[in-house]
Amino acid sequence: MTISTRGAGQAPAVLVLEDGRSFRGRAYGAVGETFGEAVFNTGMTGYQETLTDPSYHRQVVVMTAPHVGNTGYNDEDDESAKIWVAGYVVRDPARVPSNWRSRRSLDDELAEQGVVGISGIDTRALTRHLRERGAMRVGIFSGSSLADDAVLLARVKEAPQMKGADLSAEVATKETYVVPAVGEKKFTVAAIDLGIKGMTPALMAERGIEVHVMPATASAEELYAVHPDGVFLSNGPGDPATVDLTVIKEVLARKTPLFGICFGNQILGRALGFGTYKLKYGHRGINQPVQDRTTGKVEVTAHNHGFAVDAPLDKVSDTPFGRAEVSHVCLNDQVVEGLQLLDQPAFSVQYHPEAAAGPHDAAYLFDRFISLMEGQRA
Ligand SMILES: NC(=O)CC[C@H](N)C(=O)O
Repeated sequence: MTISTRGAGQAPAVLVLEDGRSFRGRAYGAVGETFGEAVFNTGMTGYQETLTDPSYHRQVVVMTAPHVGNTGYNDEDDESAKIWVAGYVVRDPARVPSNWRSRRSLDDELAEQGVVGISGIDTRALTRHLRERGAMRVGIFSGSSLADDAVLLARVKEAPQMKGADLSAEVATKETYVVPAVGEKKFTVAAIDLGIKGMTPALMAERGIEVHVMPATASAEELYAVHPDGVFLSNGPGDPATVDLTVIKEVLARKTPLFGICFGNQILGRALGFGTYKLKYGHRGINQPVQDRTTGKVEVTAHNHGFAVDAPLDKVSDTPFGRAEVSHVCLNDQVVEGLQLLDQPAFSVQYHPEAAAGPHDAAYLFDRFISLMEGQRA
């Protein structure tokens, strides 16, 4: 049997954090250099969905699960057309992928797509460091990019910061495309693509929604040209403080049913007049406990966010679009995980009801969106 060691093989690699700490390991995926914001993800499964989530654009993802690549890489689970992570950090890569759907190894796929990674480092120590010091810039270097640590550190410090980064247009579709409803078409939704994942329109389509996925720069005229029953704001990379709120405010002013996920929650929050801020190290994983305060129920949810909305938990807020409240909260740290308007049909969550491979506790939120659209018609 051939054991795949393609791409990286055993070439030495080094990961250098902007505070000067470095970790030595072996190249994984493509050989070369890469820069980004170092963040850690605690999911034990779903790495293919993580890698292809456009919200990870410009982030170097550290996996806390010690063994990555076990199920290889298949042709079905991508959330978008390519791998978006800027770099990938694993402790112990699978030597032999094993799954009936696997078509190639994760290592080969990373190499094929030119994604530079590193393996064989103590990802627990790295995660503890990021947890104590916070997310920060990082570089991974292998092959001819290797140099003295001081030289590499200077290059890491030249890389752009995540705070202030305006990235949606870099990942979003350039042209509108339509995801048809499965079965009878009941609703039309205009989805603003800020970095949308494929599972989101798929789950709407399954519920009889025809989804028009539009560029991040779509105007209100373009949105309303399809006569939407509702508007959707997607997830996406970057700092929500950089987003132009004109279109969202217009949608709110027209009282069109509105649903936002993650980045969509942050920009709905900003349109309502709340601030957003950068969390110390963010939430990235698939077992985050969130309470739906409208029902009291706790759900286990998938997260990928580094920013959060700054809204009061203990009172209803007056906004230019009526009263708003925090509908969901993370039980680990009380971070705002959802918003809802009380005087018009608009709500959003900071986490991922579309999560693939799961968990699926939050899928009810798509039905809540449908109820709002039904309510508006009645
Ligand atoms: N998944 C997302 O939409 C992420 C939103 C934003 N870029 C953040 O890091 O908080």
